[in-house]
Amino acid sequence: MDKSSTTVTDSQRPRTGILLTNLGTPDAPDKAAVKRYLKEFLSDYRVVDLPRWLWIPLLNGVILNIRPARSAAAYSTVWTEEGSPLMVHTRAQAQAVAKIMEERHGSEVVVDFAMRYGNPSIASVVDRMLEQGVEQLLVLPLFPQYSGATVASTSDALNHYLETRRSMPAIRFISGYSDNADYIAALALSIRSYQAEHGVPQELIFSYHGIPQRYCDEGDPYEQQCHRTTQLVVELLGLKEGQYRTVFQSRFGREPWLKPYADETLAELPGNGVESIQVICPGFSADCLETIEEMGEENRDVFLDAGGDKYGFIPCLNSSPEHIAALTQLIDEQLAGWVEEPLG
Ligand SMILES: C=CC1=C(C)c2cc3[nH]c(cc4nc(cc5[nH]c(cc1n2)c(C)c5CCC(=O)O)C(CCC(=O)O)=C4C)c(C)c3C=C
Ligand SMILES: [Fe+2]
Ligand SMILES: [Fe+2]
Repeated sequence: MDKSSTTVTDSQRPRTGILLTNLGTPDAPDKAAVKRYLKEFLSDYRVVDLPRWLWIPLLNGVILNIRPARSAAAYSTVWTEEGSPLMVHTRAQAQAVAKIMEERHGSEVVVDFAMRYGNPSIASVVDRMLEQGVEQLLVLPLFPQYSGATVASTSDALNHYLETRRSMPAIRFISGYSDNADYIAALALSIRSYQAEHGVPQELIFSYHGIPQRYCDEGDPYEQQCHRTTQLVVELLGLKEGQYRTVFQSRFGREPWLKPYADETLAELPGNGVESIQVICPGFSADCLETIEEMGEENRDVFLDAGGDKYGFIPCLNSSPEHIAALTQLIDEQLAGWVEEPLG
């Protein structure tokens, strides 16, 4: 029999795993859990690249003795009955993606989620997927704009786990999607829906998590990708210069980070005649401490205390149907040749 004419049946076809990942969050909003989480996170050289002889004593001797209590207090203001918002939203995203993937591809595709730091760890989830017979693995870190601190670090964690195995699956890895048309359209739609209910502000503020300026000077394309996302969204909305701006939030440590800083900008805007703003955080695929507490509360107070009048916070895309449609489309494009064409 001519081997080239044999067809691959469903049971012979290797199973494909789709792994959604996000940053990770503490297991509980208390000092001990936050300390454990911050220790793992801030020990990552991709996140803080100071020489180890300098950073590790500073981290263990100073930062991990001060920051956990402060961060735990902030986490307790956003914690829900189901847990940390980042975990709740990421789980819901994975469930929504799994439902659509099952409708399209049946049981040959397995969907799960993991966190770069904390639980569920990338190692534990990939291990379980391999036990389930996954031989092809597509990883989608839910960071639309590439940075070494997030996307490359996720790849490091995956590779670190794979180093422990004799046999590894085929891997595909999505390193950002800052200009993906469906993602941009989902952002534009979420802004339009919010404004249909709350009105149009003087300025729309695009706030992205910062990173040290030096990382960009050394080749990290993150800053350009953030500006590209803003540009594409404002083009779709038809906004003009002066009706929007991009800022960077969540600064950490003493060296210069990407500018303009969110808090400083919001403190200056009322003095420059901008009294009504809305803030969106397109770099966060799910609401979390940094969006709900920092941009939704802390920086709201900064703006209002400086004389601002109206401050609106537009939620992240979370598991909105448009976001899930964008993610599943992105995934399907990457599955070419790995799975059968969609069922039905
Ligand atoms: C120390 C340096 C940090 C870099 C570099 C950094 C980059 C970075 N982070 C995100 C996304 C998130 N960060 C979150 C929390 C958070 N980030 C840092 C520090 C750096 N981040 C700290 C110390 C914390 C913990 C909270 C605190 O103590 O203030 C979160 C939220 C997690 C949650 O549990 O809700 C996200 C998401 C990106 C996208 C990024 C670089 C592009
Ligand atoms: Fe961060
Ligand atoms: Fe923060």
